[in-house]
Amino acid sequence: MKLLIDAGNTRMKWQLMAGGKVLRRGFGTLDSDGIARDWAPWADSIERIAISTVISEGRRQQLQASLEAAYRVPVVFYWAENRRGKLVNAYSDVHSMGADRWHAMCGGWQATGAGGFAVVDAGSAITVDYVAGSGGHLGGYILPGKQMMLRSLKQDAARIGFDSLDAEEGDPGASTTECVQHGLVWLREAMVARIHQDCRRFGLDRIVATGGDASGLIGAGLSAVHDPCLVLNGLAAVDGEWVPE
Ligand SMILES: Nc1ncnc2c1ncn2[C@@H]1O[C@H](COP(=O)(O)OP(=O)(O)O)[C@@H](O)[C@H]1O
Ligand SMILES: CC(C)(COP(=O)(O)O)[C@@H](O)C(=O)NCCC(=O)O
Ligand SMILES: [K+]
Repeated sequence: MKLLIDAGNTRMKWQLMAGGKVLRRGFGTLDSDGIARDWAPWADSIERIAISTVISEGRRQQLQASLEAAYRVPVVFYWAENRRGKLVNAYSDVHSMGADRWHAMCGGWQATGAGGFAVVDAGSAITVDYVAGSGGHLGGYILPGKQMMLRSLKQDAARIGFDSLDAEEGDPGASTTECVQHGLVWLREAMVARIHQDCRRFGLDRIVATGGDASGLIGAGLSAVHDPCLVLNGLAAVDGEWVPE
């Protein structure tokens, strides 16, 4: 049995696989004990651990040390690559690309087979990547994620105080809370329209969305397939156990 981990800046997503099948999956924060307990019942059967991560090198080393100490099995980290099969990275310095972006593209490529596609990963940060039908990565975008935007407005401006509000409308606001929360909706709608426009421009016929805020984007009209496990699926492909679900 294999344990796959996608350790992002906010949450750790994991799945247990055997014989190409997903047996269990879950998520949690990186430093909570609960996450380890989630897969503890299968601990003795884990033969290998594969990881895609964007956490700091210090936290990565801690994670590696604690997993190696607890499981005494190979712990393999996978990073962005120049290419994998026909999928070719647009970055000249691929080591600077977040592993999650590359593995999300690998997952998208495996899932869609032929045809160009866009990957939208709405996590701590939002990333958008475009891949042509030939497998050529056309490049992408990195934007602040929803919580990051709210946090920076609160922290970096002395007089912006606001409450949470489940805003669905992007109408002009008439209070600080409305201006901020409607502003997020407005921005999200603009982003969705821009992604659709880019997909038409580049001839991409599919959008795959992942990340904790993916459903919000789909709710705002993003015509995407939601795959919360896109990075893990790509990681599974790279680690050689890909089976379409
Ligand atoms: N239960 C949850 N716990 C944490 N974040 C959540 C949860 N549900 C939705 N979110 C949203 O998802 C974002 C994190 O998404 P995720 O894809 O896990 O990020 P990352 O890959 O950066 O760790 C948070 O910023 C938050 O807006
Ligand atoms: C952009 C990211 C922070 C997104 O990670 P996340 O917010 O999902 O945890 C991550 O992919 C990253 O650290 N990238 C490095 C810079 C780059 O991809 O060019
Ligand atoms: K991510």
